[in-house]
Amino acid sequence: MEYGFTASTAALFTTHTAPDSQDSAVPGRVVRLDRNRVLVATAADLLHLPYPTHGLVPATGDWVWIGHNNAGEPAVVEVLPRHSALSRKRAFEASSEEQILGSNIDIVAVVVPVDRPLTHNRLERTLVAAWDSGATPLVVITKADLAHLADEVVGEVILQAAGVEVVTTSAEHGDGLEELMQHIPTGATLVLLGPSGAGKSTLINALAGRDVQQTGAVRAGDGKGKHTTTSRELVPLAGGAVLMDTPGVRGFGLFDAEEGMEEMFGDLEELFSNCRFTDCAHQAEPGCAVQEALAEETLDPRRWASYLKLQRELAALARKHDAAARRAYQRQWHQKVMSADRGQRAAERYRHDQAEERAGKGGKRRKR
Ligand SMILES: Nc1nc2c(ncn2[C@@H]2O[C@H](COP(=O)(O)OP(=O)(O)OP(=O)(O)O)[C@@H](O)[C@H]2O)c(=O)[nH]1
Ligand SMILES: [Zn+2]
Repeated sequence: MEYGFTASTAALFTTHTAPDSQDSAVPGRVVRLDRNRVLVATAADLLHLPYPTHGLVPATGDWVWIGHNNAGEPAVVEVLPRHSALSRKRAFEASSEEQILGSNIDIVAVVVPVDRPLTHNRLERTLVAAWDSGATPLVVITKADLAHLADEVVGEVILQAAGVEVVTTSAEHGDGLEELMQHIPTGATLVLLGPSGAGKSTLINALAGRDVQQTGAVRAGDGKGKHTTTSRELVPLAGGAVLMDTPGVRGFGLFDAEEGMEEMFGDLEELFSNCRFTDCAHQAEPGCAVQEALAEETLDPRRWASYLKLQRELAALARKHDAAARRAYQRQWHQKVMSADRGQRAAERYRHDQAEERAGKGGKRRKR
């Protein structure tokens, strides 16, 4: 199957067998949701099938068993557990409603164009959402051919990306595309997140080697439920990767979020290591480094409140998932902390290099 059916997917179908009554069921992957039907890719076909009558509601990217419903029609009979999910519910939103925009995503590529200023912390917030989905984030800088802008933006992005890999591309010149693909394992599912006009469609077309997305054009009437019958939201790329491009993911509200996480919290985790007790709850324990930092005003109380809020959100989300998902969250959290740490070092290196450049070969700096 073209749609990211890897060895681990095969293993998933082996572990989660089809319902007993469905002895001729076949695996498939949801490539689009419509109002009444689900478009599912199988090894041989694209099928419009009725929704399952119980269990998880399908999302684009889901692996499913296709069998027969009570009326004897082919139908999705079961949605398999997801290893990741990008949801609209954000960590700092009051509402608890969670809408799955896409599932089983391996790489969330956060697209940053060089032709506009980086809004403060936007990248960090988006990266946190990417980690929280259970996927691995990757930062993709676009339009690097606009060289008079590129250098500063790349530096700024590396600072903000906190250790996440950064790939610089120009779809216009075909630069960086191979490097980008090297970050996408065979059979991996990839989404691009980024503001309108960031160059996502142009990049997608360049990666797919054909016009799979209309670029630059206003997508007239691309509102709810208005799809042509051939459009898919999972697009197989050369090399076995799969690109997810759903309107929901495109419109991912993160970039407009006024409120959001201010920063990642690697420095807080570091603070915890100074608490007297390893299991310190940072409330009223003696020798608590957090309480000390708050008293000395070296830690912003708002920042601490934000951290606690994120922890509550993560805990609530984890309760909703099974044990595997909870382990995944913990792993992601750990990675987040580790990468914040690495990012810190990368940032220091960057500042150092910049300082050297200014001191040493200042005259050679590009002027345009
Ligand atoms: N110079 C330059 N321009 C680019 C590059 N990639 C995209 N653009 C231009 O940027 C504009 C926006 O590109 P799109 O690919 O439509 O952006 P998008 O992210 O898909 O935007 P939405 O569809 O609104 O989400 C277009 O005018 C592109 O021609 C690039 O590598 N270099
Ligand atoms: Zn403490």
